[in-house]
Amino acid sequence: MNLLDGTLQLGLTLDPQQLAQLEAFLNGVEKWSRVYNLTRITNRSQMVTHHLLDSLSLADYLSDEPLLDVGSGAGFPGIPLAIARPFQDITVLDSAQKRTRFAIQMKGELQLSNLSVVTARVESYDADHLYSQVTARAFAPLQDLCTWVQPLLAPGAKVLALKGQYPHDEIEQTCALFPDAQVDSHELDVPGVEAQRHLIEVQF
Ligand SMILES: C[S@@+](CC[C@H](N)C(=O)[O-])C[C@H]1O[C@@H](n2cnc3c(N)ncnc32)[C@H](O)[C@@H]1O
Repeated sequence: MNLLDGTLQLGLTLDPQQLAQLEAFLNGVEKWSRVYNLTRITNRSQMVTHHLLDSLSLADYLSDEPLLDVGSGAGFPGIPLAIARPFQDITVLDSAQKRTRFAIQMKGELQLSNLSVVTARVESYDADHLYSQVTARAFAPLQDLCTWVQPLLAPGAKVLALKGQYPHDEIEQTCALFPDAQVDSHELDVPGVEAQRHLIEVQF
């Protein structure tokens, strides 16, 4: 799957500079992974589908408000979203310094003035403002994610968690912990990805 076709299939219109930034970001992931083991996926076309397009598949569900991406690792989904949505302030947070060092490098190389990078454990992150949306992919169980980010959320904020199969038990536990929250699930169709993908949206 080529990146341009994939983004068009997702309904995104990216300009040549954004497409070049996404490719340059993958080049960075490949280069740093030789030393720092940033990702298990090393095949370039799988990196396009399973990392870039998978990250961008949640663009439709976002508002333009500042966004916090928790446990972003090599920057997924936060950095592709920062490239595709230059009008939005995006903060990527991870507890591992080798990963945030990579994100800082990408911010500089790709001139992403809308991207901020934080090295912290989310449960002890002392943010200077509240967020109205938080994303996470391949992070903690939904109920733990919601518990840890709750102090960082503005009233009415949304937590958006990218998952594989429908996480029935995690949703049940989240609803039990947060009975006033509204939990919705969206099946995602990611170009070039056969496996099931779900976006779980928890509105506080
Ligand atoms: C499996 S990786 C997923 C990375 C990325 N979101 C992705 O989808 O490729 C989980 C990441 O969460 C980070 N992490 C684990 N516990 C954390 C915590 N309590 N606070 C912040 N980051 C954490 C790890 O350092 C790791 O980079």
